[in-house]
Amino acid sequence: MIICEELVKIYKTDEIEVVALKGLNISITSGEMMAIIGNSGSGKSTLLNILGGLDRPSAGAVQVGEWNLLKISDDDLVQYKRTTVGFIWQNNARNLVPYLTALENVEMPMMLSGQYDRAYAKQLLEWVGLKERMGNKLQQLSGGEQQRVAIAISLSNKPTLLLADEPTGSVDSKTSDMIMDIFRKLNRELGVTIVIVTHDMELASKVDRVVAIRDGMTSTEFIKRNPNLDDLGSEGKGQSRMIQDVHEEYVVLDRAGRLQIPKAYLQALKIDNKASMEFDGEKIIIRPPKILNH
Ligand SMILES: Nc1ncnc2c1ncn2[C@@H]1O[C@H](COP(=O)(O)OP(=O)(O)OP(=O)(O)O)[C@@H](O)[C@H]1O
Repeated sequence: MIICEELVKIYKTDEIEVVALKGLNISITSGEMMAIIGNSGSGKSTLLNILGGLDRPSAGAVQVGEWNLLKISDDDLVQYKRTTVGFIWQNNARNLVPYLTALENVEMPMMLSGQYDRAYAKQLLEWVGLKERMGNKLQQLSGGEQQRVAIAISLSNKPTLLLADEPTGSVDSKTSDMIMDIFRKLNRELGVTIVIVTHDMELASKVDRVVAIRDGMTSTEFIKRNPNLDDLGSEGKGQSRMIQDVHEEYVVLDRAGRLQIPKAYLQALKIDNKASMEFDGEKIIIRPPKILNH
């Protein structure tokens, strides 16, 4: 469904240029539920904004279904956003109107896009567990409930792709679990492709695949060892271990065979800008360069 190749995004402000994506490669299959993790400033939101049609890439290739988001016209971009993609942010307040009811909040964007359907709006709120609360004004709902209204809104255009930027960032762990359950249901029952950007390793361990972004490029990838295992339970393990327990880690190769070696490995081996590489027929062994270091 999604293919990004050598994706570049440069932000130009008055005097400085920030290269937020530096030739990022990623492909996401239709029907997948996956997460993108990475440190602050690594380019996660930039990628999500490009996939959501909120921002345009500077170079490279980005295809979502039939849409080429590098070359797309402004009119088609509007169409793309209307028909293909749904967006959820951590801070949902910007999408919601506090003095309207939950139902009116879901209906409003439907009206604006000419796809008004009250029965469907009700069904969506039922889907996110707010059947009893749809007549309540937004300001009468808790943060977690408001976030669920935001999820209902993001589905109002029946998107095939749902993009969520830190969707559980400002809710407690119980609500976070509930939101992840809703995502899982949408993914399983409606086949919606879901891409979640998160800092939260525990949340990341609940998806099938996690791609780590470092410095505007994809670095490592974690794939679930047992895809049927939905919930790990919390066994008091350290958060960063949980993802290792559930997922197998892979290093990502781009088309040209380039790979990014994690900085921590390079530092541990004192490898700077050169390494010796050996292929023994089964393995590729990377070591510090002998001549330079000894
Ligand atoms: N509109 C913009 N103008 C200039 N620079 C920007 C803009 N948006 C993002 N950047 C820069 O691009 C880089 C990547 O930012 P991005 O928001 O994608 O990172 P992130 O991984 O989502 O971080 P966080 O987890 O903190 O949200 C950062 O250096 C950021 O300062």
